[in-house]
Amino acid sequence: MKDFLVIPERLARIKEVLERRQPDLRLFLERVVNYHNVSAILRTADAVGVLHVHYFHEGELPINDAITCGAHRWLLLHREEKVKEALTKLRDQGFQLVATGLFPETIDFREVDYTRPTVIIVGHELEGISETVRELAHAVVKIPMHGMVQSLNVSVATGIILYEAERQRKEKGLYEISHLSEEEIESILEDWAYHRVIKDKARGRLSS
Ligand SMILES: C[S@@+](CC[C@H](N)C(=O)[O-])C[C@H]1O[C@@H](n2cnc3c(N)ncnc32)[C@H](O)[C@@H]1O
Repeated sequence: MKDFLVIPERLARIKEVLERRQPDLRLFLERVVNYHNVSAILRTADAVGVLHVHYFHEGELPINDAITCGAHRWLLLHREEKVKEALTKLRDQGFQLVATGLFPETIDFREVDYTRPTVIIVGHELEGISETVRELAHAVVKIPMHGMVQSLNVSVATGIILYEAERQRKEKGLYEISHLSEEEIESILEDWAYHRVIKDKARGRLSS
């Protein structure tokens, strides 16, 4: 085993968090452009135990450290070049694709079984999800709106749906078992508690 570059208590804490991660509950950000929104989404994703976040975005994902409180550093972020190809691949791997929006075909977000392997797809702040996503999705879900305004802020909507997923998964005991193999945990730890620390030190940044 590698000599990790963080104190044993820190290592134990990272391991504990990894053991509760839900690799089969994923997020897909389709052109979410505002850094406040992206950062708030990533912070909630970490809190709920999401591990993989896929995103389609021109250039780097806009992340603000102060807003994420470093949460993005404990996620695996996957930049996708093509929405259709990326989602088709996930669908072929057995994920149900749950898109979000306010269309006639939408169902209430609480009707979905989020204990199944699931990708939750959220869209652009003004335009929402694309037609491509809408066509590929197994379901499009909506959070009921009872006020004057038609939609929620995307980070708020993501948080509400993620916590419904958390409720269902907790009820089924899915936070009590590790979903990652020992090898997967070792490999992530090697990256987070070794390579990253070296990179951070080289940049003059203390590892968090
Ligand atoms: C501000 S909304 C976009 C509004 C856009 N006019 C539309 O029709 O989708 C940005 C994103 O937030 C999410 N969202 C906002 N309100 C929602 C709601 N009530 N139900 C489900 N998703 C919602 C969706 O992911 C949406 O793509």
